[in-house]
Amino acid sequence: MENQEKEHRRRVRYKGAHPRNYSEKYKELQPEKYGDTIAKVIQKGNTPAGMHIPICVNEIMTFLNILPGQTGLDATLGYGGHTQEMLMRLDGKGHLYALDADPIEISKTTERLASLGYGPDILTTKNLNFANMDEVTGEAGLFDFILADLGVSSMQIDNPDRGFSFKKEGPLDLRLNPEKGISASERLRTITQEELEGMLFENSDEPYAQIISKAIVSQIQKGEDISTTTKLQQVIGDALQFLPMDEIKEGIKKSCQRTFQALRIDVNNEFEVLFEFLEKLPTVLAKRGRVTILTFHSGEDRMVKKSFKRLLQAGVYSEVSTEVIRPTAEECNRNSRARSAKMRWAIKA
Ligand SMILES: C[S@@+](CC[C@H](N)C(=O)[O-])C[C@H]1O[C@@H](n2cnc3c(N)ncnc32)[C@H](O)[C@@H]1O
Repeated sequence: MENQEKEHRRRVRYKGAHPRNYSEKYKELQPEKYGDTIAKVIQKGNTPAGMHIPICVNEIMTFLNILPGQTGLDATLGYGGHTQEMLMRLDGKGHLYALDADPIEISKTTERLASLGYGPDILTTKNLNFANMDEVTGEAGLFDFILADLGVSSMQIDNPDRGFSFKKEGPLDLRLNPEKGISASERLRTITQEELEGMLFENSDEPYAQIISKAIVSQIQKGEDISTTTKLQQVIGDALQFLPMDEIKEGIKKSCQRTFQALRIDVNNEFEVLFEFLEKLPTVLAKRGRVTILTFHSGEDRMVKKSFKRLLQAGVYSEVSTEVIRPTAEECNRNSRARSAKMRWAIKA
């Protein structure tokens, strides 16, 4: 009987070849175990799963000129790459506050930084939208330096459960905080074609805004639920079949990227919260305090540029960047996600 049982025992499936989920799929998610794999992934110009490579570190740190004993704010903690650089420069003196709207990633990063020795004595992390950063000044006082590295992190993009990328099947969610507001698929359920067309045009300059919005709304009116990333990709792909053969693949990819970006901006109210952040900046910065902002699309950059210029003319800032600062070609080769980054800065009068 014992022998028979042994013969019928099923072979254990190899997890690497048949991962059941995202966290099983990538060795990179266990950096302590697979350091070599991570180094190889970075060398190839890719971002290891579960990590985010910070952008324009030298440019940001040179401008912020952080001194031990200062108080700073990283408005967008993410994986904590910039935070870590700031903490190194504080050298155990002063305090850094770091915010993130994402309750899932913030706890992982807080834990990771604590394991590196950056605990609550030097670093306070808060699951808070940066539009509400003034809530922190009660305990922190005014900030000597502030960084906002806008958009989403590689961890959020790469995790199919968050729905940020059309490259992987997942729920069409796109919220930074999945506990607040409505998902992108819920948003699409009741939107009119005109509103969607306006959203695609305003948020990401989509050239086929009319065609794509018509296709999406007509699918929903037929009773189809666009509730996954790949379903939305398919609807966009079907709508753009008229593109010339030699352009179709790239054309669909670009339109998918822009449509996902437009929806992400919408469900997270990204323009509204950036506007509030820019308006509140002078009230939370100390005299001669420095702020720098990294943006990733023209809509964001325009807002930052206009705000800095207006507040310079009003005498609120003593100096602002006159030209946009871009990552070096070497950095863009090393990290493709740096390619669209633009940095601007301002100094409070
Ligand atoms: C590009 S990543 C930041 C990466 C980070 N600098 C690093 O080195 O890992 C942007 C982060 O900002 C967060 N974020 C975006 N908008 C936000 C907002 N309005 N308030 C707070 N956090 C926000 C996102 O959840 C994401 O974690």
